[in-house]
Amino acid sequence: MIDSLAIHIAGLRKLYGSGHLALAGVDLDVHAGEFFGLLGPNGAGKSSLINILAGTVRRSSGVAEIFGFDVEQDFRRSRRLLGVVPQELAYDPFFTVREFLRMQSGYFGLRHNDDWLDELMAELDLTDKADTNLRALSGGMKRRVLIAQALVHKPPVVVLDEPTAGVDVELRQGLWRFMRRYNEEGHTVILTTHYLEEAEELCQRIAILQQGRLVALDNKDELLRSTGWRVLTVTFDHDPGTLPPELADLLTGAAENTRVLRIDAQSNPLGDVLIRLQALPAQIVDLHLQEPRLEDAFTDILGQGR
Ligand SMILES: Nc1ncnc2c1ncn2[C@@H]1O[C@H](COP(=O)(O)OP(=O)(O)OP(=O)(O)O)[C@@H](O)[C@H]1O
Repeated sequence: MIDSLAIHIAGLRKLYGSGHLALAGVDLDVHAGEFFGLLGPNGAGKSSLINILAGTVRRSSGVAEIFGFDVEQDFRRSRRLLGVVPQELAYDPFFTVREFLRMQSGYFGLRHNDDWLDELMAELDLTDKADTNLRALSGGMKRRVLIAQALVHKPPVVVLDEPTAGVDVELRQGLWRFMRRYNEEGHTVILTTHYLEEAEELCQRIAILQQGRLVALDNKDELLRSTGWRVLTVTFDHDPGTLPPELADLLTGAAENTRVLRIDAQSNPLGDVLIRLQALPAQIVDLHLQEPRLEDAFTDILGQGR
């Protein structure tokens, strides 16, 4: 049965043999066609959750389904619907890129898959390397192979686990262009990353895990609205000197004639801050107010969850 929920997780718990509770009852649905961000600090439980979906870690209890198929009871069917781009890959370095991708296709019972493999290699700029041994590839090229191997069976759901850690800007941009297109074709993409600006740019909805619990799940715009913080950068015609305490409390940076203030719309109305700035002995020559970033929302939410 095809469900419009790509991922359905309810009451999901993972207690490792060490006694560590990595997932403490998580409820999470990802709709088909979403570009979804799964964020959280180190050790929050993201990889545990992904590995449960991929069938490489067994859940302790709860529901985990991919398009309605249970990840354990219906392992074959659920696994076929999922592609996981892991952080690292264990492979035999003596295979060429094409041989490796054909072998991966074989795991999914796909024997005549070369048209799609050629397309994938072209999209990921791997065509020149099709006959190169994996061991002779640079780190960036190996990353591309990791992505290609997750997509050999054109899965409707793709999970990218920290795909851009240590990757150069060009590859990163190429990867995002490709994943955007894959998503626009109707596939669901789930991204975990520590680069919050990437999640901010790409994801429509975002979940934040902290110590195995879901502490936020919302549209990106709602998450951004929920943080009242703004960063105000003020440039004066000369050094304004020491700021009075009510401004000094907001100060996060200072350089020559510039001061950076972090202001909270609730407790520091912008008008009051401006009146105080105008009372300083230096003239304001420039003002820049930056909208809240996902990083601010993330920091606020994690602070509340502690
Ligand atoms: N096999 C295991 N045995 C025992 N504890 C584990 C195991 N795997 C993970 N853990 C613990 O479970 C917690 C969650 O780990 P997990 O890797 O899921 O977090 P994460 O959010 O993916 O972190 P990161 O961002 O660092 O990859 C951590 O405290 C980790 O030490």
